[in-house]
Amino acid sequence: MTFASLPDFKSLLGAAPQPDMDARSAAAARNGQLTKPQGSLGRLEDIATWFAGWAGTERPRIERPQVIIFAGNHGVTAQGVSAFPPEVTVQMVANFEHGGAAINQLSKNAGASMSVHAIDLDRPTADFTQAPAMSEAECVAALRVGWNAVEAGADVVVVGEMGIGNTTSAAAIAGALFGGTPADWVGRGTGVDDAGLAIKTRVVAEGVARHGELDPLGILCALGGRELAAMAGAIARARTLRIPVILDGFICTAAAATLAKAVDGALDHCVAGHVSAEAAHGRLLGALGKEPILSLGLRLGEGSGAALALPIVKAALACHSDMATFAQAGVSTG
Ligand SMILES: O=C(O)c1ccc[n+]([C@@H]2O[C@H](COP(=O)([O-])O)[C@@H](O)[C@H]2O)c1
Ligand SMILES: Cc1cc2nc[nH]c2cc1C
Repeated sequence: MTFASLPDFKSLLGAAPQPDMDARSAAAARNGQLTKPQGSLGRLEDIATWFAGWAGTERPRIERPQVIIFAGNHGVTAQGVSAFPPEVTVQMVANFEHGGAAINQLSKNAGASMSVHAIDLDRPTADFTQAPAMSEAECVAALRVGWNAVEAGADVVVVGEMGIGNTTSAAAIAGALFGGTPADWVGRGTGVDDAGLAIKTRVVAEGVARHGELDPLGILCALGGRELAAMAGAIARARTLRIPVILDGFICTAAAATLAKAVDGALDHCVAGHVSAEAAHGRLLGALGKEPILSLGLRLGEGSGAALALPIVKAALACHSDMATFAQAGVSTG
């Protein structure tokens, strides 16, 4: 099963299965019988019931979590929108491959496999103030990298990214999809100064003015980057396989948002792992109706916030699937 065009991709996403409502109802009933006051595990209870529907079983477990990191380079960096030079993208990919980045430690901490996909780093996207960042063919190729990266046997997926300049891309996508002013969506990213922030705001305004009328997947092509398209492809593939996804920060969520705008319910299998310190991330999660699990002031990307939320999701399933019921434990009900 694959796709050769954006309409094909959208059709596959639109045809993705719904969660197993019987498994979800059975999980909700089980949750009501576990040895705790009703609702006392708070959000963990919702997470477990939600997960059960996607996993298709009343008592789901996480045994094969998969972290997938995508990297891409952005032509728009020539405008001076990042605090770091674009060569950091390839340098950080080497760091991921040698096990030296934060995401290596966080994946290990969560018991997850981790893979890195560097996509055409020697061929940055076009500067989106001048032309579409990617042609449809380039965008489809990147979507396919993400689609093919998801292991069918994974029981939960984390997608993350590395790409100097990509908060500018994410801000432009968010502005094009949800409106508002460029300032609503622009932040300091890796730490630009006031002059850099002013450039970034202008660049986002120009990008939205030039490409903002496109449809959601057209916006992904014209304002996104290869790592954003790959994240969208992986999230879509997980949706077709009914594998739950933990979303990461602002860039990951902006990529995901293009799917939500293209197809209703496309992100129903996604939970927001955290809210980033990039202020626009909270705004974007609000627009998508997603409540973050963690709020730790992270602004790293590379899947870090989602990988940190993974042990929380695991804990929710451990309680849900392995606790005794009132009847089993001989505990009196209230
Ligand atoms: O995930 C986030 O919310 C996040 C917020 C700020 C920065 N980042 C990371 O920093 C890089 C983009 O920042 P910038 O300033 O180059 O646009 C990219 O590699 C992201 O992984 C990530
Ligand atoms: C060093 C560095 C590490 C990163 N990881 C994700 N984005 C990043 C940006 C920089 C600059």
